[in-house]
Formats: sequence, C-alpha cells, structure tokens
Amino acid sequence: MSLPTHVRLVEVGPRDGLQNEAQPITVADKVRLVDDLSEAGLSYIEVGSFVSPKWVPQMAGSAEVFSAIKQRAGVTYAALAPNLRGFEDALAAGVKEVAVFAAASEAFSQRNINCSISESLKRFEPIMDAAHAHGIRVRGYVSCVLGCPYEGKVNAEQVAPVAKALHDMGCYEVSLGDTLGSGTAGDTRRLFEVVAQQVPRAQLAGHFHDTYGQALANVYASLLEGIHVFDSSVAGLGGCPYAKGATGNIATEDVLYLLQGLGIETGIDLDRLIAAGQRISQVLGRANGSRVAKAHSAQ
Ligand SMILES: CC(C)(COP(=O)([O-])OP(=O)([O-])OC[C@H]1O[C@@H](n2cnc3c(N)ncnc32)[C@H](O)[C@@H]1OP(=O)([O-])[O-])[C@@H](O)C(=O)NCCC(=O)NCCSC(=O)C[C@@](C)(O)CC(=O)[O-]
Repeated sequence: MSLPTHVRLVEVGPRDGLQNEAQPITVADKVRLVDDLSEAGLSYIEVGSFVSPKWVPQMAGSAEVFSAIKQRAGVTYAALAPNLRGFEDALAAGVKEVAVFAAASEAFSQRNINCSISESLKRFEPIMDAAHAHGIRVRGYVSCVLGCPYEGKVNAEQVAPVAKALHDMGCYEVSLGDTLGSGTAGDTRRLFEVVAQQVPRAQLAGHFHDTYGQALANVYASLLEGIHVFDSSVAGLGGCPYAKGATGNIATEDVLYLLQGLGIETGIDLDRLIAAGQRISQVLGRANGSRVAKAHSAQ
C-alpha cells in the first residue's frame, strides 16, 4: 500500500497527557498549552474530559479551559465524555466534538469506567442519540488493543467487535489505543488487518504509547496499513491513570519529524510545536519526552 500524502494528527497532550500529572496545573497553563498548539498548526486538539473528578481529578477544570481558549477557525476542540452526564456537561461548555471510550479488555474497562465492555457500549447509546440531535460529532476509542495491564496479551480478534460496535453506533472514527505501549510493528500490522475487516481503514486511527520504545515503529507500520490519522502528545506528555507504568503517548514532535521525512503533509510548524512542548515541560518541571525536541534544543 502506498503512503498517504496527508496525515491528520490528533493532539491529545492537554487531555491524555495532563490527566496523568499528580501535581496541580492551573487553568491558565492548560489554556496556554492549547493556544500554543493551535498556533503551531494542530487542527485537532483534545482539550479535556467531562469525567468524574473523583476518578481523574486533573480534568476537573475542563469547562473553564474550554471557555478561556482562543478558538481558531478550522480547529476541532474535543473532549472525552464517558456517560450522558459527561456529554451534557460538555455540551453546556460549548464543546462541538466528543469522544467516547471503550476497551478491548474487561479488566481495564472495569478499572477505567467501572463497567463491563457491553455495559459501556450501552451507556454510549444515549450519548450518540443526544449528539446526533445536537449535530455533535463523536469519535470512539478502544483501549488496550495490543495488551492490557491486568490481562496481558490482547488479540486483534478481541478488538474488532468493539471497534465495529463503536462504528456501527455512529462514531465517525475509531482510534485504537495501545494503552500499555507494549505492541510491536508486527502486532500493529496484524491489528489493522483484522480490524479493517469490520471498520474501513479510512475511519481508523492509531494511538500509541511509547512505554517499550515501539511507538514510532508502530506509526510507520500503521502508515503501511493505510492508516492516516494518529493521536500524539506534545513533549510525549502523559500516561494513563489506569495503566501503571505506561509512559506518555508518542511525542507529536517525533511523529511530525517522521512524517516530514516521508514528505507527508500535516500543516504543523515543527519549531512552534517544539516551543509549545518546551514551555509545558518547564511548567511541569519535567524532562521533555520528545527526542526531536531534545536534539533540537541541544543544537
Ligand atoms: C464513568 C465514571 C463516571 C463511572 O463511575 P461510577 O462511580 O461508576 O459512576 P456513578 O454514575 O456511580 O457516579 C459516581 C459519582 O460520579 C459522578 N459522575 C458520574 N459521571 C460524571 C461525569 N461525567 N462527570 C462528573 N461527575 C460524574 C456522580 O455524580 C457521582 O457523584 P457523587 O454522587 O459520588 O458525588 C467514572 O468511572 C469515570 O469518570 N471514569 C473516567 C476514567 C477516565 O477518564 N480515564 C482516562 C481516560 S481513558 C484513556 O486515557 C485511554 C485513552 C482514551 O487515552 C486511549 C488509550 O490510551 O487507551
């Protein structure tokens, strides 16, 4: 399969990245991050989550963040909603696109959203109805597509029915998440080959954590499988509160560098993106997780 000429990057740093930080982060710092990212040319930014603050305290100020960001034309600002309550809160905050999130592993589903996979899919149905009524687009996630922190190996055959269920209920795109970051390029190719029998490749995305250092190879393997949407996190921020030891998502800077080397367009300015990542890393007082940003600042 030939490589795409254009790739869309879904920036999940403000949500998937910051949700895992133990220290308090001010609304102003979150807003600055989102604005820096839109100014760097990201066209899709996951800004926050409308989840229980008891489960993920760091996302508690998401409505305030939405009301303070500079919303640029052509940029999608999205939020996670685990249930109808979350969807309604997102709607009240002016959110125009939401994401629902299921898992391919029962144990992770219980730890993350306190219900079984089938209960979660039932819970999403009223969200889909309400979203349809309000003209809101819904993206879907499947976590633990290549491994589960509680159950170990996850087969592509476990992932495909969950992805299909999300697609069938109206998610316009389903992002397959290697939450644990343990998958290899071979696993990734097989995953897309199997899932693409149920959901068109053009409606699938890759979401890779870099715990085992395989994320960039997995992006390349996905490109070879005809996937052209990837989730990534500036400065490699994050992890998952319910996947102990999992590191951040693949750094947006590193994916962008790979794509530029392949002549694939994204519309993102690498220098501005690196500056955004450096700034949030300083705010958090942690090393920048992007290899490209580190190399750039060493020059
Ligand atoms: C789904 C629930 C709410 C179920 O949690 P529950 O305890 O079963 O829910 P409940 O309906 O029994 O409600 C319990 C309390 O939460 C409140 N509540 C109920 N819903 C909401 C809401 N929407 N917003 C705010 N508050 C809410 C509700 O009002 C009640 O408050 P109380 O009476 O105790 O004061 C909970 O498990 C939860 O919020 N989980 C979120 C977990 C999460 O955000 N995980 C991280 C995102 S997923 C991820 O990172 C993976 C991904 C997407 O990046 C891909 C990958 O890498 O794999």
